Amino acid sequence: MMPDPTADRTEPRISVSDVSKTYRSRSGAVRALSDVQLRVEDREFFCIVGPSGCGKSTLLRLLGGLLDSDEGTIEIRTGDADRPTTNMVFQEYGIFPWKSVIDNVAFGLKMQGVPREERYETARRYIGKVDLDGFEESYPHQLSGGMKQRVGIARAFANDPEVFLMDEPFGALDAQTKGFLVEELLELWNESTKTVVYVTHDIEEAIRLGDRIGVMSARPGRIKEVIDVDLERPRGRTEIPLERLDRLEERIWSSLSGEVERSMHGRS
Ligand SMILES: Nc1ncnc2c1ncn2[C@@H]1O[C@H](COP(=O)(O)OP(=O)(O)OP(=O)(O)O)[C@@H](O)[C@H]1O
Repeated sequence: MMPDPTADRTEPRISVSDVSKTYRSRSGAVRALSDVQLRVEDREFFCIVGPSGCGKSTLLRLLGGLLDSDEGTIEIRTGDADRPTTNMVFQEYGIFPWKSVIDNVAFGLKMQGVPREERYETARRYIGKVDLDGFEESYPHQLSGGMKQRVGIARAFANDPEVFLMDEPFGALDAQTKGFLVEELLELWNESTKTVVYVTHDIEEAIRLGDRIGVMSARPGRIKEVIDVDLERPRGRTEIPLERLDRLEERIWSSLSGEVERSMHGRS
């Protein structure tokens, strides 16, 4: 009998099969995703890159249960019934302007019914991890963009979801702040080894963060190819040999560039 090649594999954390999504409005229909197949392993850091408008956010929202697909199935394996399955971090921070930093970070825990003292203790711990000590009582309007994003990250980690969905969380930030936050995110991920699905436009960022990178096609998007990032961690600028970084960048760009062109010429 032929050996079953899947027999030894552990179950994936996320399985997406044949998923399609079309937005319908008065002005017409937009087919955002078509026939998406994706498998993300437990504790994996999976990055998604793709041309603008190819359906990356749509896919993430489907994974987060914020949207329903038209066709196909999405399965997210859940372990602990007491923990939220997914948690999203968006580019536009998603924090409440009328709540203080500590109340923003503790918000999800409050929703889960965690007692006040315990949720504040957890919130303080994560506020410390993202270097916002002393800002517990500040309000979002008193913080810079990078600080607001750190509040969002602290909140997501404090919620302790099994899967972390990040939609270009550092897209609006300057390169220095972004580099710093990427390091902080990696540190937190290392400590907690959550499963992360991370959408970015930035190939170098995807290489620094991802165990694997899924390249999406022009709209209607699908996962065109998955590329292994065969680099040891940590992957700071001084740690990754430049020629290996270049080779990976070229490899990803060669898969992506045709899609970007197709998407810019509206031939998708
Ligand atoms: N609510 C909506 N109603 C109608 N069309 C939508 C809606 N949301 C997204 N779309 C369309 O679906 C397509 C995919 O959008 P989506 O935001 O998922 O792409 P994206 O890859 O995340 O884009 P970007 O990289 O520019 O952020 C786009 O053509 C977009 O205009």
